[in-house]
Amino acid sequence: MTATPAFTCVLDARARLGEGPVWSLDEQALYWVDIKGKALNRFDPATGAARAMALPEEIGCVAPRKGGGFIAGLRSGLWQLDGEGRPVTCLAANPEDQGASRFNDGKTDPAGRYLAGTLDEPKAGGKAHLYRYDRRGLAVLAGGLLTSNGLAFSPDGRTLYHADTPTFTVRRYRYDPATGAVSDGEVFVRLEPKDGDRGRPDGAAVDAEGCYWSALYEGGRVARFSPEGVLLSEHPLPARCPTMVAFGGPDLRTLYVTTASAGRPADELERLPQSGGLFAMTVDVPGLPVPPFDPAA
Ligand SMILES: O=C1O[C@H](CS(=O)(=O)O)[C@@H](O)[C@H](O)[C@H]1O
Repeated sequence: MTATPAFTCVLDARARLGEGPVWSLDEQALYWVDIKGKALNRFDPATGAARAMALPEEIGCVAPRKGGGFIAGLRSGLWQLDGEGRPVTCLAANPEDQGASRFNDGKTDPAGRYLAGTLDEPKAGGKAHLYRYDRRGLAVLAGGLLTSNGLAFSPDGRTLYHADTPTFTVRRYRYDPATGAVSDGEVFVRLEPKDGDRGRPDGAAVDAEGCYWSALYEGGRVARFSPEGVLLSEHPLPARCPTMVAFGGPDLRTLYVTTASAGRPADELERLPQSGGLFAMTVDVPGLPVPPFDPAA
């Protein structure tokens, strides 16, 4: 197992709960969210320009939309946003108790459908779900979850990866890109909390070799797993809580990772003052392009 290269901070954003990075192939820019800061952010690596667009509620995930604007998972549901990040149309209400549930991690499938799951805030009974949204509406793909996370697809689109962060577990499913149906779920990776290391699988992305990159929340690192679930390498960063990775850049060889600062102990923030920042590193194997959400899918 190798332990290099490492991440450097490309934007000292001081986000409260940075999440949901997604590379816009059209704009060659990175969009990402600050869930607790209620903002959709844009970062242009060519110029270093950063922009924050305020939202009226928490935003957990976002994807560029074919035809313009975005699809986003807010607390109240999946929304179409305009190009300035303003909510335009509620596509599907969050069917859960919105006082205790909000949308969290999301990803488009190879056909342009949107998959997104929720977070059970009291973490009492696993009331969160993973959903699929397409022109047929909202459908449940999995339930009994605490924090739906880690969505990513294999290069052939026939395997869906999905994590439930507090259980330290990533599962994989057979996925039918023609219909968006899932089947045959099984454990892909289960991490063990040990010796004070509570690093657990958060947001993820897959590279062109089919390896699964996972941000380890409270683990201070990003891990790369082979398609068989073997740990291949670990990449530290100066923030305890990385939340999600995304490949970007003209050749998709820049791996971005968002981080959190909210709720972290004061001594940790003093030691790791870039917590909440956006980090990046160059990788050898490029990532897979993530298609935009297609409202016709
Ligand atoms: O709110 C969040 O918290 C989780 C971590 S956990 O559910 O508490 O284990 C984080 O991973 C998630 O992405 C974030 O939105």
